[in-house]
Amino acid sequence: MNQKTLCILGSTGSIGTQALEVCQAHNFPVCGLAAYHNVNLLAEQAKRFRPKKVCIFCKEKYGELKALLGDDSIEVVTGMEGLLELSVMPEADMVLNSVVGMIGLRPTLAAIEAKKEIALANKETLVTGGKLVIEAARKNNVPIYPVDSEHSAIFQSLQGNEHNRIHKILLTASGGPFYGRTAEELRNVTVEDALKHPNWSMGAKITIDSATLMNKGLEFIEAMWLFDLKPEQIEVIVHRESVIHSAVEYEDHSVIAQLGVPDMKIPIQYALTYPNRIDCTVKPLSLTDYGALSFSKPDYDTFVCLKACIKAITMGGLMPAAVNGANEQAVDLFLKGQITFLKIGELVYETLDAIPNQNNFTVDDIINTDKAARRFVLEKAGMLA
Ligand SMILES: NC(=O)C1=CN([C@@H]2O[C@H](COP(=O)(O)OP(=O)(O)OC[C@H]3O[C@@H](n4cnc5c(N)ncnc54)[C@H](OP(=O)(O)O)[C@@H]3O)[C@@H](O)[C@H]2O)C=CC1
Ligand SMILES: CC(=O)[C@@H](O)[C@H](O)COP(=O)(O)O
Ligand SMILES: [Mn+2]
Repeated sequence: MNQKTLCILGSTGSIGTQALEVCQAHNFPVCGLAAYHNVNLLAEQAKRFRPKKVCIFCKEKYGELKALLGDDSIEVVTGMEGLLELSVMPEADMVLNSVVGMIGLRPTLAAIEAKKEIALANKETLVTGGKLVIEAARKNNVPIYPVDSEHSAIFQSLQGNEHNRIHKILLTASGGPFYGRTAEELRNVTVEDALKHPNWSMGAKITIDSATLMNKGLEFIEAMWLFDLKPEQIEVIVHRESVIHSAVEYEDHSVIAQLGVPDMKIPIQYALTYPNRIDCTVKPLSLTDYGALSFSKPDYDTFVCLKACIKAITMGGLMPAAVNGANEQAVDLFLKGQITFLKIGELVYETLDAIPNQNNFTVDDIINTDKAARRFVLEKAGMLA
């Protein structure tokens, strides 16, 4: 198997650190690493993996990173220009985008234009700019390998069936820490409660998204772009154990699913080694340890973020960028203790009527919609004078 040379955006995060474990285990060369502000971990990773370039997005941290690296053998860049520079490095065969948030959109597009293979964890890229990203990938003949566990499962369930029409997708959801609760029971939940995901250990933003079911809404939109689906072709199913990572139903009503223990190293590694499957450090799945698996319908009325995302993609245009921007801002406020858990859903839903839409748009329009949605949330939350 050919070892691809990788550039990892978001190397200090949950996905990034697990991707580096995979690289270490299988000797994947790494030519670039990027983080937002965690200079200590980034410097440690750079010393271990010896990339040609590293990017620290936060400009105030540039000097500290230079000092930690000690000499000039690794080039240090910063800001969005730096992130874009890493996305198009001539040495990279593949860019793994594992930054969090829609800030990942421009680097994804730049990497596609530079004809890099894409391993995509950053779902906000497809939620906000799916149309532009998929068009660019087609035009440049660049593959996008999904890293998100559900989309990796769908991708895996499609192998050998590319010529067959998808009847529908079964998109599984854990239901998060608040499964089964009423709105009344969610009134006083804390940040600490919301950060307790039942099955996955992940970054803070996606963990809150799982608790509100926004994550499933974002994944609904992500699946539509990756697999060219209509909304009515996706059924969201709550599956508490996160063992079946999603499934494809074909025209003959056969359902093909991918199963495994909930560990992101499996989908990360498959994106890096596709079409090959190689040894993985993750423990094997024992179905008899589980005994039974459960399935139910989501509660769209209590977890309104999921409903808002489906409405946004049905409206089309810039509305997915609007709900995503509102959510990024609202989650940030929630994590800082400035709004309640239920307020996240309220604000995301209200954004649908507050932000102007248009069907033809550029990357700048997406960025402006994102800013407008964030401003709307800050105003409604009383954070602007
Ligand atoms: N964690 C998981 O299991 C899964 C995650 N995903 C998706 O993957 C993405 C990453 O999630 P996760 O790893 O949990 O998030 P984390 O918060 O754990 O990590 C985010 C990473 O992105 C970096 N980062 C943030 N902003 C920038 C920026 N402007 N420039 C460069 N680097 C930046 C952070 O750097 P720093 O450390 O310095 O802040 C960190 O390395 C998200 O889109 C998420 O939805 C999808 C499926 C599963
Ligand atoms: C691991 C992964 O892909 C996450 O997106 C996970 O799916 C979150 O779980 P739920 O959103 O289903 O709770
Ligand atoms: Mn997922």
